[in-house]
Amino acid sequence: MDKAQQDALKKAAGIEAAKLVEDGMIAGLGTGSTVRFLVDELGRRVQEEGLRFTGVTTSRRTQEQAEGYGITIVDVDDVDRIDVTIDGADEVDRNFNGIKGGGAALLWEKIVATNSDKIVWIVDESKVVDTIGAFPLPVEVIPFGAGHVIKRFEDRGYKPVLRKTADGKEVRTDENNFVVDLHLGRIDHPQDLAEDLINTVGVVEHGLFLNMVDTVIIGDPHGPRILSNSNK
Ligand SMILES: O=C[C@H](O)[C@H](O)[C@H](O)COP(=O)(O)O
Repeated sequence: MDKAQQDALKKAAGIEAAKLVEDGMIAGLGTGSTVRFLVDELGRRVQEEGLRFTGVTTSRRTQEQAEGYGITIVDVDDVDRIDVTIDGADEVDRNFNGIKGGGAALLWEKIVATNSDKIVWIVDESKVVDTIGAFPLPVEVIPFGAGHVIKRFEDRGYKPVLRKTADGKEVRTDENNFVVDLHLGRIDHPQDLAEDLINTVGVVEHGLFLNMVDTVIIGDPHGPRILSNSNK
């Protein structure tokens, strides 16, 4: 699939998901190239159809885009509950286990997701996999002592790589932390790995989102497909 085809599928999933946002709702808005299409469509509905909703964003990038359309954005701590959060994902398997954080927004995304009544992911079909882990697993790490955390990951065979920008600087998250990508190839026991990572001092959060999502909207050349998680 070339980039134009993939973008068309992402856009189709984003437009489909935008239908879930109704007047008066509080909606969580994820981060990434797929979510950009979602926010474009919500912005169109705000401007052309008079849709009125309140957004809670998972990154400064999404906040800027949404506010550019006149969408009202509030802090996650200003709401009791979020009705629905719509976000992208890097991989998702048939058990609704996924990897997120390719855009370094996993920490705020997980906080917003855990305070949402319903979680929806929008992906193109290439992201639906049998076993997660081909996509390097992002882990958000505090800069102080990050070298030791990376060494610990190396000792465990996790093949860590500190994420850098094109000009060689460490990538910083919206919380000013580092991102370490684990090149695992496949993750057969995601729950065990999640526990190991979160119990490592210096790790703030990891990109494993296990059985959290309610609905996955997949951009498919034949039209968006919807997978519903009945085991949550
Ligand atoms: O940190 C970024 C997020 O988890 C994204 O939702 C994820 O990386 C998918 O992004 P994209 O839609 O650009 O593939």
